Amino acid sequence: MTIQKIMVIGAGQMGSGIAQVCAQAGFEVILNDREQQFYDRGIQTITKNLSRNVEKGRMTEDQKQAVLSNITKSLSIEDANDVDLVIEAAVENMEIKQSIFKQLDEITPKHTILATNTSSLPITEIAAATNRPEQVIGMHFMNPVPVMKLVEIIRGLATSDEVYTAIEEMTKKLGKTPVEVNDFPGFVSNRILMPMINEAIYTLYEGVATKEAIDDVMKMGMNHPMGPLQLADFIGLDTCLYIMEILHEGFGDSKYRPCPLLRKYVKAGWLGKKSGRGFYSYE
Ligand SMILES: CC(=O)CC(=O)SCCNC(=O)CCNC(=O)[C@H](O)C(C)(C)COP(=O)(O)OP(=O)(O)OC[C@H]1O[C@@H](n2cnc3c(N)ncnc32)[C@H](O)[C@@H]1OP(=O)(O)O
Ligand SMILES: NC(=O)C1=CN([C@@H]2O[C@H](COP(=O)(O)OP(=O)(O)OC[C@H]3O[C@@H](n4cnc5c(N)ncnc54)[C@H](O)[C@@H]3O)[C@@H](O)[C@H]2O)C=CC1
Repeated sequence: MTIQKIMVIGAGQMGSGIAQVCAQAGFEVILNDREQQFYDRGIQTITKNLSRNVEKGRMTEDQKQAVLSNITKSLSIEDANDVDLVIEAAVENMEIKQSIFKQLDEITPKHTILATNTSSLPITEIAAATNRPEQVIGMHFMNPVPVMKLVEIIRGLATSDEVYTAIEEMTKKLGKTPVEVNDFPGFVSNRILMPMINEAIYTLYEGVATKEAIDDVMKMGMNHPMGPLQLADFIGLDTCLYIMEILHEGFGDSKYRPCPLLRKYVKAGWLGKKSGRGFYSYE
């Protein structure tokens, strides 16, 4: 199974990072989003990251241009008609992901592997929207993608060994470390991380401490690089809420209930760093 040409769907925080690391590893990348403005924002982030590498002497200007030339714009999913791999990084919503995978199943060649960067949704259910569940797999990158080494690789119920091996090898080519996990809500990463973030939000909601104090305790007391509220802003509060809802629904256990304060912030459009305001302000 040779992977050379890749489509990344969604040019947001994760999709732009995934496109960048794939292009840096020499793959041909088609970066797809719904509208020009979202594509522009993604390519701006990539250009900024690469420019920082040039400034720090880790890359020449020519190398930066070569990486950028590996990325092509797409505003239509039909452009996936000759790719070997699709990595979907659109919003964390089952209906949207299933609709994308159904279309991809019709558009892409038979050999194409369909991967999703979902942070918590069942791979098996996304795969059920296609006629090739053995070629559907979870490829869960961590944020910020250019920095973080881990990729959680999640097999759906039907994912073939051949597809698993191809994605494991591809992950290593990106300079990342694959870790295999099974298909349960939140996998390993968000099963553990998100309840901690949700509990930090409850701690704020109940007035146990200020947001700064909560973050300081976890940073200085537990050596976390970011406090949980700062990390929630960094991930995106909408994504945090979607993940808590998936854990709550998937396990049917009240211990995963999303904090009402998290719901309130998302309803207000306070989505964290990406919208300029969350627990902290970024203007
Ligand atoms: C929700 C999910 O499904 C799964 C997830 O992803 S959960 C989130 C997982 N991620 C985390 O937990 C991140 C926690 N935070 C951290 O590890 C660190 O704070 C951090 C790496 C983000 C920043 O590190 P820092 O030491 O505080 O800041 P800083 O010195 O500015 O950055 C360190 C390096 O990262 C780079 N960097 C920081 N943010 C970046 C970004 N958004 N994109 C690209 N590179 C970035 C910087 O350029 C810098 O690189 P160099 O030193 O090589 O120049
Ligand atoms: N934010 C994080 O820390 C992490 C997020 N993830 C997952 O990655 C996915 C994307 O998350 P983010 O990048 O943070 O979100 P984001 O909100 O930054 O970006 C999502 C992008 O997808 C685009 N999009 C939406 N529907 C689309 C469609 N039908 N076709 C093409 N593009 C579409 C949007 O326009 C937007 O640019 C989600 O599934 C999320 O759970 C995984 C790991 C970490």
